[in-house]
Amino acid sequence: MSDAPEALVLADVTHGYDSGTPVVRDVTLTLAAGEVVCLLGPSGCGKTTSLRLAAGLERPWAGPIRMGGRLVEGMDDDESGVRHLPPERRRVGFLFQDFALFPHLRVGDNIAFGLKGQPRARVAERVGAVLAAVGMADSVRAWPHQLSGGQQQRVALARALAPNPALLLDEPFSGLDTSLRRTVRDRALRVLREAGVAALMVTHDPEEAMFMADRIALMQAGQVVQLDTPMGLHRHPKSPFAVRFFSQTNEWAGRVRDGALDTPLGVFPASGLRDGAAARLLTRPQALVPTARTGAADILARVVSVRPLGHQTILLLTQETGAAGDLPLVACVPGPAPCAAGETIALRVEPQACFVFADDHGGEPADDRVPKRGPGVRAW
Ligand SMILES: Nc1ncnc2c1ncn2[C@@H]1O[C@H](COP(=O)(O)OP(=O)(O)OP(=O)(O)O)[C@@H](O)[C@H]1O
Repeated sequence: MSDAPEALVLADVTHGYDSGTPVVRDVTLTLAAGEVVCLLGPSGCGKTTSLRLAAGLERPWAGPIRMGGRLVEGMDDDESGVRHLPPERRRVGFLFQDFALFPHLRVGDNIAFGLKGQPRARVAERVGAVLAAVGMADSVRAWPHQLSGGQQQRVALARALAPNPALLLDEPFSGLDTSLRRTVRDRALRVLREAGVAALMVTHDPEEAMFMADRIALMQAGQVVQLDTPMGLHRHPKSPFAVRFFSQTNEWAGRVRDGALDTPLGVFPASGLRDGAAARLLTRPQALVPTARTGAADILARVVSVRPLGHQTILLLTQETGAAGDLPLVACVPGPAPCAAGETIALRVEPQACFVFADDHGGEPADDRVPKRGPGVRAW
């Protein structure tokens, strides 16, 4: 373990705007030096506000903030007063969607802007180093308008990196088209890793968070509802929200009997839930795997439609469930379609992509990710 102080600490930070209702509640986050943490969640859940609080662009109602071991927001340790360091004194870089470079400054001068007050030779060395890190070493004398969007993005990243041990990024790649976005994102991640810079990044794109983050802080209605590694979130989601946010789901609501939930997709352990409790099964589309076998555990479903996406195929299915009627299902298989519309196929259910939760919906916000109650697929 490194002895370096934590790059950023938010401790029970709460903040709101004019309405008097908090939009960020008790957010606690600690970023180690060199760690990339993504704030992920639906629109309006408080991601940008959390970032603005860390930046010093907003003053929190409660909760201290520390950077590199320094108190930048909150009551001094000796309780002698309240501290608020302005953004420019926090030694933190910002990279926002609108990454505008200064059009009247050459690339090198754009980067040197944040290094004012340092010896000229040191500035030149740092400018060269960060430009090399983003693969733009040859552009030091170029004007911003001579660069493509992706190149400008890279210079903006270098500019944000130059003076700082930590970075705050707000949807930094969302203005780029898909293929450019992927390239710039790959490169940015490599640069962050090589520079050992801690980064707190806002995104609403689950795939981007899974790709970029060492840890993901999943936010819902102003709170961090799960803070985990990408794999931890994938394997052990703690709520229906944490499953639904990452993919479509097949769902079934029922009551726990003998410690399990009996559904048309099988019987699933309902650990921690008492008998008679309302419970909900959620499965990811990948949990339903077409199989050649027709064992007793397999389920039969009719293929309604096939949607090829290139690297994977979405299958829309219906399962006859007798009294409960037809149950719509969604499956996702790698590669091309293994079947055609109209066929009846057998499906095996992968238990590790199936999750049972209490069906109380406590605290679920009224957003479009909340499904209708009852059985069936959501997110169509
Ligand atoms: N300056 C402001 N004044 C008043 N309310 C605000 C202000 N900024 C944000 N809000 C409100 O605070 C809540 C959280 O907003 P925030 O921008 O932090 O969410 P977000 O998760 O970043 O959303 P998005 O993904 O849409 O950018 C929202 O309800 C928003 O309307």
